[in-house]
Amino acid sequence: MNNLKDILYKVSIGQVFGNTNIEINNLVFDSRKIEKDDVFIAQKGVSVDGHLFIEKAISLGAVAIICEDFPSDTKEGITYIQVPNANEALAIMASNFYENPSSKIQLVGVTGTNGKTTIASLLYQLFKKAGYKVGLLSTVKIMVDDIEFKATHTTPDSVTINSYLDKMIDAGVDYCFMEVSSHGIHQKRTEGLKFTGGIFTNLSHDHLDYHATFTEYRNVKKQFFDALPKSAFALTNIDDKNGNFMLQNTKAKKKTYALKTLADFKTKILEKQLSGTLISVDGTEVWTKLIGVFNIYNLTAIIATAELLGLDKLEVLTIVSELESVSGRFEYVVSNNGVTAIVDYAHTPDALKNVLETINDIRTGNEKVITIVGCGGDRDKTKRPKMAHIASQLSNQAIFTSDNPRTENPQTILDEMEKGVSAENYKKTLTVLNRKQAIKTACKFSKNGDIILIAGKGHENYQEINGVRSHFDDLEEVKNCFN
Ligand SMILES: CC(=O)N[C@H]1[C@@H](OP(=O)(O)OP(=O)(O)OC[C@H]2O[C@@H](n3ccc(=O)[nH]c3=O)[C@H](O)[C@@H]2O)O[C@H](CO)[C@@H](O)[C@@H]1O[C@H](C)C(=O)N[C@@H](C)C(=O)N[C@H](CCC(=O)O)C(=O)O
Ligand SMILES: Nc1ncnc2c1ncn2[C@@H]1O[C@H](COP(=O)(O)OP(=O)(O)OP(=O)(O)O)[C@@H](O)[C@H]1O
Ligand SMILES: N[C@H](CCC[C@H](N)C(=O)O)C(=O)O
Ligand SMILES: [Mg+2]
Repeated sequence: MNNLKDILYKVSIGQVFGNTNIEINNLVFDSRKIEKDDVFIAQKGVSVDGHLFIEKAISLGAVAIICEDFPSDTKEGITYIQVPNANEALAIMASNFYENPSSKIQLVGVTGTNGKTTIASLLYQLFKKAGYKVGLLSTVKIMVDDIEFKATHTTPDSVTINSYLDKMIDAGVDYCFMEVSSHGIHQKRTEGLKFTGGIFTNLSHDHLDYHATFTEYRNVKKQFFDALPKSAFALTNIDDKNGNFMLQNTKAKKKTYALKTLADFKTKILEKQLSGTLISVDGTEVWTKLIGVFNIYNLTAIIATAELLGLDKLEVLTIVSELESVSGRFEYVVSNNGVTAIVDYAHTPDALKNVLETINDIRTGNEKVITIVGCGGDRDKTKRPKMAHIASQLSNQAIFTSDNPRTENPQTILDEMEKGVSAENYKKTLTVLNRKQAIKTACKFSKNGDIILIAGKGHENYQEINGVRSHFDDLEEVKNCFN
């Protein structure tokens, strides 16, 4: 769709200057990327106000401006449209521009603090194995059926989302599974999308740098369910303290899953091993390669979703036993001398606690558990002491190191982590600023039977220091040490 007037359908509009009956080239919110005949959308960002770049956008060829505040001088021949919320306007325009691709596909969104990538990726795998064409928008990668694209965000901006959904329609995709982050909801990246279903995983401490309080973070997550249509399903983890709250005001069909509480979809754990877990679903026993109670929650959500989308229950359970774990989520290698190294994306206190409890659950008792962990720079600082406490409390040895210090001083991050270590655990901790050295140190300390957990970076293949990303891969590093 190229006519601006059509693209503005359903956008809440204030004042208009100029002609809206014009053909446009593209929707662009970054002045540096403007081309001839584009519409520039001025967003009030976290670090800068996009309204400052309106003139720049016009000089590069923008023919229309979407803004919250009119500039003091308007230019002849340019269309100015004032909107109450530019992020929301952008999202609705993006849907219109690509002819509402979300209404032509079965789109399911996954939200919650942890487990989004795992659930979305495993649903992608499951539906592929069931013979469908499938799409995926995740932290790790974007898939348009078999074609892979690089992901830059967990939930991309609304233009990017709709452009990929459009590609999926062209490729004949039936189902798309996407992660819905709290930043995404708050910045209206998913506004205007038509969801067939929504899944809530859990809520725990994260992103309190961005959201002022935990309550605000929780309310933002709830907005996703508030916006679901009546035709959709809203599936929630009822064992989570906030599971019920999320569905309080939704119009969608409410469905629940659980391991403990009475629920529409319930799974029981029968046996835990390092190679997998035996579960029982409505009396049917299923073996899965996934490890950890948290992953059985993820799996229960997946089984429930597949059923809610109409797949045959027996077929679903058969495929579940074939699902492979997601890259960087509890991925492990064993050295020639019997040391196990686990790479996991645990970057929140709750995730780290779950992974370490899982390891402690399956260990035999005599071996050492060594945890290597850091905390990201320019991110929630209050996570730092908590994660250090958990690592030192639940391991025999904790090595604190760098994890994407970004623009912060890496030593300062380590100092803030150390503040969370209690006096009795202090002797179990060590700080090694350089992540490569930290991994080497753990390998040197370990012997047959020991378990090394390398937490926080999972699938990431870079270390970001001072805005520069250099190649770094935890799994690659530990394999090198093992050889
Ligand atoms: C904190 C945050 O969410 N930032 C996002 C936000 O950027 P921002 O608000 O800082 O933008 P800004 O730099 O202030 O600029 C404001 C506006 O001016 C425009 N601009 C800016 C400069 C210029 O010369 N010309 C111009 O037009 C920008 O394009 C923007 O529209 O809007 C940008 C455009 O959509 C996003 O790329 C950017 O994501 C940054 C890179 C980011 O790191 N985001 C993370 C925190 C994030 O979103 N994470 C969540 C997952 C978290 C999780 O669950 O673990 C995610 O969904 O990925
Ligand atoms: N259901 C769960 N409950 C608690 N922790 C989990 C759960 N699923 C996964 N985890 C832990 O959280 C880590 C991240 O998992 P995953 O990537 O699936 O989460 P995410 O919600 O996509 O995270 P992000 O916000 O970074 O996109 C995993 O490596 C694991 O340690
Ligand atoms: N989506 C999360 C990922 C954190 C991963 C961790 N390795 C870090 O860099 O802090 C974020 O951007 O906050
Ligand atoms: Mg994710």
